[in-house]
Amino acid sequence: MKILVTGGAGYIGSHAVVELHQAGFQPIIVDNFSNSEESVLAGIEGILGTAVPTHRIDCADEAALRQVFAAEPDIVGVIHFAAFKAVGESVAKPLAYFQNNVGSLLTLLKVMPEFGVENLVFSSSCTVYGIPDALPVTEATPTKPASSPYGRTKQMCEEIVHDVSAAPDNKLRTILLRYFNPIGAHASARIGELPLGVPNNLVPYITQTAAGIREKLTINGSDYDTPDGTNVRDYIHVVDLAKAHVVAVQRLLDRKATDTVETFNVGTGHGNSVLEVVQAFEQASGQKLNYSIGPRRPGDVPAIYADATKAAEVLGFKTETSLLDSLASSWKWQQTLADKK
Ligand SMILES: NC(=O)c1ccc[n+]([C@@H]2O[C@H](COP(=O)([O-])OP(=O)(O)OC[C@H]3O[C@@H](n4cnc5c(N)ncnc54)[C@H](O)[C@@H]3O)[C@@H](O)[C@H]2O)c1
Ligand SMILES: O=c1ccn([C@@H]2O[C@H](COP(=O)(O)OP(=O)(O)O[C@H]3O[C@H](CO)[C@@H](O)[C@H](O)[C@H]3O)[C@@H](O)[C@H]2O)c(=O)[nH]1
Repeated sequence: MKILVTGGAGYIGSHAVVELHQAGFQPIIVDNFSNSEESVLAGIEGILGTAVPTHRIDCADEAALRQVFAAEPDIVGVIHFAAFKAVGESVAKPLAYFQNNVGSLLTLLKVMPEFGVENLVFSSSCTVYGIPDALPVTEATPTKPASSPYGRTKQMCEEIVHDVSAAPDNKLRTILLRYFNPIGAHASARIGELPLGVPNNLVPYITQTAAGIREKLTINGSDYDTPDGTNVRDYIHVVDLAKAHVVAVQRLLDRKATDTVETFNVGTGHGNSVLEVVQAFEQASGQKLNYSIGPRRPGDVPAIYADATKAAEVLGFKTETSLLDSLASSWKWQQTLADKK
């Protein structure tokens, strides 16, 4: 069964493509490589032993997307990863974020019914919760104003899906997956995160520092109202996250969804502070990390982690990989990248 994977050459999408294929689906990648490299396709092929059909188009290009659906008959569902994701950049370039993130979803929602495709899994984010009043957050936790245009695009996309699904002639069924913080790489170290330039995210910054590419990690504030003063996040291994998509697609295809739109947190259910991640990395890699404490980063949520009960009870989904193993896989991937250079 063919599943269209927009953004399938990206960090999470590439891991989802592998898991989908290994679960017996035929993933079809759509990507414009605006934030990924062609080498990812070789990595996927290396793991699977076969190439995955790939269409190099912009998902917001209606005519091009239509051609993909026409060229790939019998697509039964779509996983929509394609989006811009850098929080800071979204503040500097809000229009680009609204255009790409909202625009690509609108195009998809327009074209899918033309080809009778009714099943959608959408990449949302825990950023939709803003700064929550209580932890952990459940799917029923009210969303708060987003701290960036990026976060707002995710809130808007969720609302668009709800509105489209409420239309009288709607046939669309959607699972919104709210990811917490994906980290790590495939066990084979053939695919992983490929940050362009200086990483914004914690774990690639840590691994690049340990590899000597960056001089030191600056921890963004240690005066938060958290156990050790540093921010708390829910770090989920990217392969675990990828597997959640397989389960979600299967649920849609089995017609088990109880609502036209279902929402799930996808996290481990545990919060770890930045300092805890640094210490776990040192343990997992055997490397001492050079770091210092710096000022707070504007827009950071002090602490957030998932209540993962709904995904466990309804989807039967549970994460399998520990923080230590996740960080070990990040380190292995970083070393593989260094070997390639
Ligand atoms: N990584 C995270 O921390 C995180 C957390 C929560 C949610 N998400 C969401 O998950 C999704 C995937 O994130 P990721 O970390 O894999 O990002 P990524 O940038 O690695 O992957 C996104 C892929 O989509 C492609 N793309 C972007 N716009 C496109 C377009 N208009 N047409 C075709 N291809 C396009 C990029 O080239 C890239 O390969 C995104 O929607 C992101 O917002 C990510
Ligand atoms: O050099 C660094 C980088 C990060 N951090 C801290 O590490 C934590 C995690 O930061 P980061 O990896 O940037 O993740 P988040 O800010 O939590 O945002 C990520 O996770 C969100 C929720 O999934 C997504 O919406 C975003 O796209 C994604 O960047 C935060 O406290 C940061 O301040 C540092 O201290 N130093």
